[in-house]
Amino acid sequence: MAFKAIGEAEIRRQAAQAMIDLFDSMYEGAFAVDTRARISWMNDKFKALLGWNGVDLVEGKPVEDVIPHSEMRRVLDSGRADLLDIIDLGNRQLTVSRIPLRGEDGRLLGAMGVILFDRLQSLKPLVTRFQQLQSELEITRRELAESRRAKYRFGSFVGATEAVRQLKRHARRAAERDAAVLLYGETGTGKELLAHAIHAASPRAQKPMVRVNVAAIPETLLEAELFGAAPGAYTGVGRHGREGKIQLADGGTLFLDEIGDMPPPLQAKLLRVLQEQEIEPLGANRVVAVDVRIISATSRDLKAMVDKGEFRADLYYRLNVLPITVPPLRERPDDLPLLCEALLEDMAHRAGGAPREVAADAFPRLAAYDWPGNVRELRNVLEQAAAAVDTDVLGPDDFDGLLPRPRSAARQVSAKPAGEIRPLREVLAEAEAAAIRHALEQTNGVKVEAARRLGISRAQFYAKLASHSIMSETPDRWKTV
Ligand SMILES: Nc1ncnc2c1ncn2[C@@H]1O[C@H](COP(=O)(O)OP(=O)(O)OP(=O)(O)O)[C@@H](O)[C@H]1O
Repeated sequence: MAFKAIGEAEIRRQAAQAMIDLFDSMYEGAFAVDTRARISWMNDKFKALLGWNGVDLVEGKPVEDVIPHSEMRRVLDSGRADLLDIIDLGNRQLTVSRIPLRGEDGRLLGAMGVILFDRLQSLKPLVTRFQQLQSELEITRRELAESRRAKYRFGSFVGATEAVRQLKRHARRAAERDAAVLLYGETGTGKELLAHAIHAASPRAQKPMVRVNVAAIPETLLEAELFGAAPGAYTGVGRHGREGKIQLADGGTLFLDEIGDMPPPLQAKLLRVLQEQEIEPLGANRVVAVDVRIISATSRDLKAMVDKGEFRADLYYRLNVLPITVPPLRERPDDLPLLCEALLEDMAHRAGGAPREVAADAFPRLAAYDWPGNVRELRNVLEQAAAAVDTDVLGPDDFDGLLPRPRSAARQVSAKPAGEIRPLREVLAEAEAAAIRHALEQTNGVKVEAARRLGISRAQFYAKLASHSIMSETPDRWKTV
């Protein structure tokens, strides 16, 4: 009753005093900053806690010079208090409150920081939970770093044709240098795979490889995704801001897929990364130094885009220092057997069970198709064919319905016999001998491989070599492997 009688104003005054007394008895350290985040006062206990030398004045110094990574500036900017936070100081953890200080007219005068406990016993449950979360975070970070390491090496890029050998030679050379690489190639040709392999073979291999698919991210989100955002730059950015992918790739490689889709304003910002090795996060008035190597990829004709004014010429020249073209699958049909084998093995490895095979007589069927989706499409077709039949070996008919009929008459015409009519036996024998010579050439004379790719046994292969007298044609031409 008596309490009620003293009125609300008095209760508030008493409550405020009680809070101040409680604070006084609890706090272990305190300091205040002015509106420019310079220390205006600090008690001796906190100075001792910080290990301050007692000679230099802390007063007047920017708060971050005295308390590394201090969050006071954010409290000043937002005008909002942090009632409870846990900070790391050296190897200790402290519980802190940050409170903005205002004059009677409500104007911001500065802010106060209070260290409530330097031994966190009284907050044990909270601290235990915090430490648990921190160690979980650490594990997740490590896993993330691991997943950001390159997934593929040059050995993962399957192919033995001259076109692929040359491609790998170029890519290996590019890996040794630190210049920007631009990968050209149709969709599904393995550009991303190569980017990973280049990174894995480069001196940056131990650092992250971060990929951004420019075409897959809406233009409005792309800037923050790439360059990061300062706290409060837009709704949804946490109080620590958001790190952009460029910063995540610091020390390592940034892989920009579909670079041709980069909107013009961001092209200018990206140019700055290449020229100055620095970024400006969205909404921040500061720049951050970064050290990234850029590998970009495109399925579009970037040079034509430059000529049409759709892509900045200066950026194009910075990205195109080491251009590498990845050939489409239809230009290297001789890689089909190796690719099918590798893809079917990989599928079996993932799904369990023995790998399927593609029958030798199915390859002409596969080679006759254009493969606009390249190796990715080949993988899909093999997956569908394997799912549809139970047999271990996939024959030509198993691809019916999955592939359109052969793309043009051209290939058929080339197989069409010309000139006089000769006995079928003779024509077939000639075709067989030609196929064997071709197989030996393509496998550099490695007979086991030639037999495998022709889809016949070694014994059959040797018998055919003998019957066509191929070994005696050019002594030492073919190795006896
Ligand atoms: N030479 C190759 N050897 C083995 N696998 C390959 C090869 N080329 C491509 N692949 C596989 O094909 C799929 C597509 O490859 P990748 O994503 O690297 O192509 P891309 O050119 O980057 O395609 P996009 O332009 O559509 O992004 C992946 O599963 C990849 O592992």
